[in-house]
Amino acid sequence: MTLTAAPEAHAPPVPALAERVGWLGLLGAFRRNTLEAFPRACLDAPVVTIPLPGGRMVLLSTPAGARHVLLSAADDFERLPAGRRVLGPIAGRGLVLADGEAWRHQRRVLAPAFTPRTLPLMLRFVARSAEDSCRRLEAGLGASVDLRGEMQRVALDIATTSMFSLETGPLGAEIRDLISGYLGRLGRPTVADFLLPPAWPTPSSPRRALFRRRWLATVRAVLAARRAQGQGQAQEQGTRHDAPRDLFDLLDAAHGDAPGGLLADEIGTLIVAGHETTASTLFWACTLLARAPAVQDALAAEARGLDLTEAGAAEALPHLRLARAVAQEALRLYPPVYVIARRAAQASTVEGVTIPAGSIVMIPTWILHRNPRWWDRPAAFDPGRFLDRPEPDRFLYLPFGAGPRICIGAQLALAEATLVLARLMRDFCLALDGDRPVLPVATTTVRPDHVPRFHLARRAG
Ligand code: HEM
Repeated sequence: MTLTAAPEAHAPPVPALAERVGWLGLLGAFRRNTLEAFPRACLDAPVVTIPLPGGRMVLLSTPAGARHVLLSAADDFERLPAGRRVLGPIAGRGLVLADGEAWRHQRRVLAPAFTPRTLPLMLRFVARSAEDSCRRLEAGLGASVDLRGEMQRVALDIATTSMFSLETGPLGAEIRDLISGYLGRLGRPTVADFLLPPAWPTPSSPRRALFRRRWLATVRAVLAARRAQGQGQAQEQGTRHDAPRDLFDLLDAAHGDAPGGLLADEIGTLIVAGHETTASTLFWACTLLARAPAVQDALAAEARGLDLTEAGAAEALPHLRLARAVAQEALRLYPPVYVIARRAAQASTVEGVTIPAGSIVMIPTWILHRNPRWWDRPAAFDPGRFLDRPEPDRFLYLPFGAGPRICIGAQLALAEATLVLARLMRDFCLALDGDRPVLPVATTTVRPDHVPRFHLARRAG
């Protein structure tokens, strides 16, 4: 399939990069909107160093810099203490924050659940959730819709049903509210998160500890519901419940007796890592499509005639090439993880510059994805970049990171976004309500500056 971008391809507005930035401005902006604080110099200089009190922040904005930190010298870099403070209340000791031997063990335990073999099973749940979403949207036709809320709901349904074979019901709404509330407030990094020694409390610590108690109580309730469901089904079938059925069973077998609630942390990590990021991708893809009716029509044409139900989703997936390209382009323009951060545990040299031990190192995916040095018309929405062309360099296009710590759910997330977009576009045409631009604001992930409303119409034919 060829999809050549028209010269007038839509280029959604984004905040301008900063001309000059000091440490206070940069760290403060992590709370307000980091996208306004990335220095313009990153577009030309492979290494930009910003002195901090007692240390420095190093921004590496080239594929070679990303390769160094994420692959060649990966063992010399570790999770950032500020990241632990910010994500710790949700992820605890889960995979995303683990380091060293603990990380290696946890990754080995989770890996079998995310192989291509398990994808068809997961896609059944994705197809069912997409179908439910289309039914909800159909019922609301005529009124304007909050597609951000709807995409969060679909992504959470998928996270809980595909991973834990569980309908979460009211617990689902609570999880959604908790995650959304946390990321919108306490999950925003503060200057104190970056500057205070790791063992010191920050002004946010008491409220984060309170959140952690609520979060753990909710995740444990999901866990208990899933265990009860497993036992109930085993009794019904008169069988012993010892063959792994899904991710929950694999995790339970590996971590069930681990001290300190590792199972709850791992489950919390997967719910939050898989839910907010995928919801964000779907939302931004819808926002881009709303201004690109021709791409919507092409998506509908691609999906027409394919069986996108539970039974046919796995077989249909390879044929949804444009839908996949739209998801990839949305991830380029609005990468939910817009910066990958590490702390240098050892000194090392990259791009001819020595990074001293203790430095905060940032790989701004946002800038790598939009640098005119590497992308033709980088601001334009052009899914054709991902069709009938070689894949971009894996250290230039980094929505899922790279190297040993690459996102474990990358294939699932891409399949999920592809299928949901195809399903939506087959049934509906969508447009934004009004002309107000939707501007990205990056704190923990990339969110819109306001919740836009969309108009949906049933697609003819
Ligand atoms: C569009 C959706 C997603 C995006 C953009 C995304 C992005 C990322 C990125 C950039 C990383 C690497 C971060 C780093 O190196 O510091 C990562 C790690 C991770 N992701 Fe995702 N992710 C997505 C969906 C998912 C899903 C669906 C799951 C699970 C069901 C998941 C689970 C994880 C976990 C557990 C890690 C930590 C891996 C490790 O440290 O070994 N993610 N993700």
